[in-house]
Amino acid sequence: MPVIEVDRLAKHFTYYEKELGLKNSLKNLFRRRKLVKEAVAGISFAIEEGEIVGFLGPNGAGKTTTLKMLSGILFPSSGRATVLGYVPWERKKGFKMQFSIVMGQKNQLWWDLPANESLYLNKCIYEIPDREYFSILDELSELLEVRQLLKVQVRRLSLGERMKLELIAALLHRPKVILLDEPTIGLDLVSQQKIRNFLKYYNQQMKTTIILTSHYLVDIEELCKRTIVINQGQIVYDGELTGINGLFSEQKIVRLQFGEEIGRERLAGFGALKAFDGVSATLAVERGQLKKNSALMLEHLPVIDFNIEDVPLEEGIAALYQR
Ligand SMILES: Nc1ncnc2c1ncn2[C@@H]1O[C@H](COP(=O)(O)OP(=O)(O)OP(=O)(O)O)[C@@H](O)[C@H]1O
Repeated sequence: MPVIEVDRLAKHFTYYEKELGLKNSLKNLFRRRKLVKEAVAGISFAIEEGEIVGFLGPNGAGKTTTLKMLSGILFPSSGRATVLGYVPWERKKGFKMQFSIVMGQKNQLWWDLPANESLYLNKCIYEIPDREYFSILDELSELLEVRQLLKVQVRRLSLGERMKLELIAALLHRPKVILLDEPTIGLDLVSQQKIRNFLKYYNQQMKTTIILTSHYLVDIEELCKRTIVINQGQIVYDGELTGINGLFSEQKIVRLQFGEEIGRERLAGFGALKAFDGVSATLAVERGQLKKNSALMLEHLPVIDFNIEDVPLEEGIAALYQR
């Protein structure tokens, strides 16, 4: 049975247009223009126990709004969802005790206190017995290499150090479901990799169900077998990340290196020219034309190196976003 079930979940926000200046503010008291934003437009999906699912989409696509509904922070406008059998926005204790959310842009740790004080507060909130608490804290701080940082005031920590401690705060009560909203945002490459390694290991060990949003493709590539792409509040793709290229499989990318400089006109008719500098060229060639055009290019051009590749994943995703 799926751990997360979402059925035609939708959320629209209603707000009023505000104009600048005192005169307009007074005018707005009597006549206000109402605006409606359909942030999530009736999405459905199911996630099984232990899955790590990537949630990908351009800015404003509706990812955070979906995660907020699944964590019970927001009420939906319509539709249904259950997480571990609970309706999130009913905020039942049984749900809260088994669930966690980490938002890369928000802190749960107290800014002016050392992290271990906030962690101890979570221990009390989640009613974690002493022995279990110290053993989990020991294990997580060892894995994330932050043992020596537990007594440092949070405001003195770097972004990456703080994120590791935020993760510990979210995992202390051994949640069965974790929602991670951009956990690697703003981190350097090494810190990003460390967080990814930790999440991979943790998911394998604990079989925790995870939804992860990130604008860094590498996070999704490394961690998620399945990716849900959301655009303008709707699901536009649900499957393996690499399958996105399949949507654009009518074309292949041909990279050519020439032994001598050639004119651009000699490439006309072989495909769409994507890059050219006289001695090398990149073309997008229709799959149906690939064999014939490759033979012609090799015959008529001074080719010294020839490569055929799939359309880059980033391009496939960008095309999906623009649909
Ligand atoms: N409280 C709100 N009132 C009005 N509109 C809102 C509110 N919260 C979100 N929105 C709008 O809903 C849409 C979806 O926002 P959401 O934060 O879910 O996007 P996102 O996919 O998480 O984007 P990003 O990648 O930029 O974080 C956006 O257009 C946003 O402006």
